[in-house]
Amino acid sequence: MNDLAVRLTGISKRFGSVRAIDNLDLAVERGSVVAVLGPNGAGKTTAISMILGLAPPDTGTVTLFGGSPAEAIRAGRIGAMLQDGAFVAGATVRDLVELARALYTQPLDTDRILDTAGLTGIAGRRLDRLSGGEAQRARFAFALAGDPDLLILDEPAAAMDVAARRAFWTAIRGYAGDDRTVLFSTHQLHEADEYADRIVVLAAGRVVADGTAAQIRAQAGVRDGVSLDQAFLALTGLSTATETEH
Ligand SMILES: Nc1ncnc2c1ncn2[C@@H]1O[C@H](COP(=O)(O)OP(=O)(O)OP(=O)(O)O)[C@@H](O)[C@H]1O
Repeated sequence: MNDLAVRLTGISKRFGSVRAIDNLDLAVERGSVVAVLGPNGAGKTTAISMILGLAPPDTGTVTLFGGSPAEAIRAGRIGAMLQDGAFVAGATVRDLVELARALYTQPLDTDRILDTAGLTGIAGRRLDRLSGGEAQRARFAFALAGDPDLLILDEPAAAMDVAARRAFWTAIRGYAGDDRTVLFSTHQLHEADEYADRIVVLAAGRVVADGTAAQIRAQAGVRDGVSLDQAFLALTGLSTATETEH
């Protein structure tokens, strides 16, 4: 049995003169919740696109559960929630969930999907009338529909209010474990601290720190109890610029 949900080996990606991903290695164990942090332009979305097989790396390999991304997706093992993505005009939340379920051989029940994503009360609402946070929950529902082994979420809670965020992360923690794996990107360090088993910090397309929040603090040379922000700024080389701004 392959114990890794995701393995990136020496992947690189350039866009013209921009080196978005620079010889990146990353292994994500099955059953874990992993947060990817990094400043704007660090390469988080590019890495997620390559994990999903949406963009091939220039060099290196991506494997999901020991096979290619395409194989894992065809087998219905992957659910993804990207930052944007248009909805079908006129369709309702429930239509979206039914559409997503139809793509999989063993989908979750519609009511369970709606409940987990916090959409039960607005199942009949048109997708083009949803608020930003509600639309994110609808994308979450789409990602959940196939009961995937691996959920990949690009800044999933960015537009959610406090209550929706809390419910969302509780749902994620409930979903993970049981051999289900979650990989998410975020700018919210406290979310990574609170909800991930492991934090990977990217800067300029490379891993600059990797571990639990305590290990990240240690790697950055900041004391326990000092905010993870300080560790993040030190690791990503942003602390000098930020300090001079204040
Ligand atoms: N299609 C593209 N064409 C040109 N440059 C791109 C393209 N996609 C990404 N880039 C560049 O690659 C780098 C990494 O971008 P990416 O979107 O992966 O970063 P990110 O860590 O997700 O950033 P953010 O936190 O701002 O969402 C950036 O410099 C970006 O401008």
